Amino acid sequence: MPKFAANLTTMFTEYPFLERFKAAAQAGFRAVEFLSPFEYPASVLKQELDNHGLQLVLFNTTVGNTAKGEWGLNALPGRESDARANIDLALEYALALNCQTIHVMAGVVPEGQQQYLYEQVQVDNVRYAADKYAPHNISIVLEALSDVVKPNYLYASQYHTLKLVKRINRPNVSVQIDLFHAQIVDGNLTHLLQNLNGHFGHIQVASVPDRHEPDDGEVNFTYLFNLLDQLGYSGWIGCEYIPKNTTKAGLNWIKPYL
Ligand SMILES: O=C(O)C(=O)[C@H](O)CO
Ligand SMILES: [Mg+2]
Repeated sequence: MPKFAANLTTMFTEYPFLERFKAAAQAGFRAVEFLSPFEYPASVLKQELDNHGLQLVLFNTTVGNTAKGEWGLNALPGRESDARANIDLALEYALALNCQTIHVMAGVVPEGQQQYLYEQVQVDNVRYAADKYAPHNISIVLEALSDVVKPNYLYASQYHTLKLVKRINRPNVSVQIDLFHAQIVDGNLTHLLQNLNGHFGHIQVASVPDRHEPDDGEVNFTYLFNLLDQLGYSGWIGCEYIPKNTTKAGLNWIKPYL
């Protein structure tokens, strides 16, 4: 039976961020994920999680300065000390929030720059993070982002991400498959999940092409949820979608699973 986490960055946006925890719990979720905890003291977030009986299953390292086009610092040559300070800060938050998986963001490769240099920096920084997180049983996931959401992100294909995960070669580093991006970039999702089985540690879902509830569009998610069960995937599936109408009105699809 698949386990779903509400993504509080994209769902329940009818409410201010700190009120989304209660809304998710009232809708029946027992777990949540979100993009970034760093805007709040960890104690404030912990209180929301505890008050509503929620488990935090994923957050990301910092995106950096979005006004300057940054979307992750860990692959950026010359930014290693900022990246590692953020990796350290993410560990503090993960320990305080009892979160066992962190998405270590890579970054955007500006036009004309050498991809391989950015990959080497990402490999080095993720190895640093993996070795630092391992004694705390904290895992790292790396997520490919399609050009639709983030042009020139270090990796768009799941197979490219897998190659880097293998090169990083740490037992606590795996792929995060966002099936929205995966359908757009790689397609052939059944074979993708079969090929990557054992190499992914987190899944996210949204309909394609509109990024709404996973009960519409070109992908048959019921089939994929069954496939994930058959493959023995026991991790979380994050609902990183933008509700078509209100969040609550769009939750019929999840009722059999909650
Ligand atoms: O954009 C996505 O799909 C994500 O999951 C990230 O959290 C950030 O890019
Ligand atoms: Mg995603």
